[in-house]
Amino acid sequence: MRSAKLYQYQLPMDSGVILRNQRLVTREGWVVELRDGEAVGYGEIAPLPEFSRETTQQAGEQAQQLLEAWSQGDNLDLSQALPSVAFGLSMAQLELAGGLPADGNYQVAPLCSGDPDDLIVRLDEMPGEKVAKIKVGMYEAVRDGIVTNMFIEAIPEIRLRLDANRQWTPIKAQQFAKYVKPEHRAGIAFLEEPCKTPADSLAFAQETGINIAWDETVRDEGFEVKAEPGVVAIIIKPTLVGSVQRCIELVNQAHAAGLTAVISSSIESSLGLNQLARLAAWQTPGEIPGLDTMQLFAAQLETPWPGCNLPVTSLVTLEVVWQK
Ligand SMILES: O=C(O)CCC(=O)C1=CC=C[C@@H](O)[C@@H]1C(=O)O
Ligand SMILES: [Mg+2]
Repeated sequence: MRSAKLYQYQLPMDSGVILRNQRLVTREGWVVELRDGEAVGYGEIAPLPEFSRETTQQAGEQAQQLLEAWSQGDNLDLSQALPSVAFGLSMAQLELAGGLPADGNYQVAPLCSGDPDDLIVRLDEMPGEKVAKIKVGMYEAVRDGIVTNMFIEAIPEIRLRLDANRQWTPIKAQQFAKYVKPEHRAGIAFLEEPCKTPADSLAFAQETGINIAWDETVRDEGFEVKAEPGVVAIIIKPTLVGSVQRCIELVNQAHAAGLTAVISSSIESSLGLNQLARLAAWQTPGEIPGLDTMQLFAAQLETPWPGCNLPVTSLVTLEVVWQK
């Protein structure tokens, strides 16, 4: 006997979370609950403003239509679904079927978008491989180069993931590279999307010897995973990419091409983030996922994130907007 519910959530964010051009004060989305007999599965559908093409409203409407059909016994057809809807519904279905292993990889790459000193402290405390992610491209390219050098000098075994989010012109990117001492370039595991176009980013990697990773490009029309000189990784943000099956297909294609695949957050609540940690442990074992986004919130949802002391909002207190 099948039943389904769609909850609406709104969670307060920490002050000062900026997404491209706007401040994110509240994170909004939907949680789907699927039941079949004793089994239950959850999924989060939360388009990210300025990153997702769909709105929260559109995602909620499509989720309801698909759930309507599912509750009447049809299979969920996610082939035409919006990415966030495909992700949330496929995750709920996977959990319902007992297909998502319980163990998660909660060892995240600490994210620095502010004071570099805070990151040094966190890295000192980090056991095992020291991986960190730094946002670049927001200030002067020269400053980014200096900060990069500083980290590599302070922690020689560091594996830095830098993220420029396509902010640089080829000249700016070159200015950055000029400031990173050649002997330090190997300390950069990869630089995500340095330039405005993939072609410029490829040229940058080949000219500077700094390895790059695709993130935005993974979501471009017609993207295919392939080995290219200077490209070492792809970043997979499931809420922006689509179903769990599509994400697994990308992971497998990356591994077949000799690339690293990194499961990363689209600022999901602790409910979705926990599922991403489980997906990462299962599909990208040994690779530290990009999930250090709990710190951006002022509250958690239903499933607490390990070590996080923020208050937890439980699902039963949320408004159920649809059920059958
Ligand atoms: O990738 C990570 O380690 C954390 C996630 C992250 O950095 C981002 C998630 C979603 C939107 C952006 O703010 C940002 C990014 O630019 O990739
Ligand atoms: Mg990015």
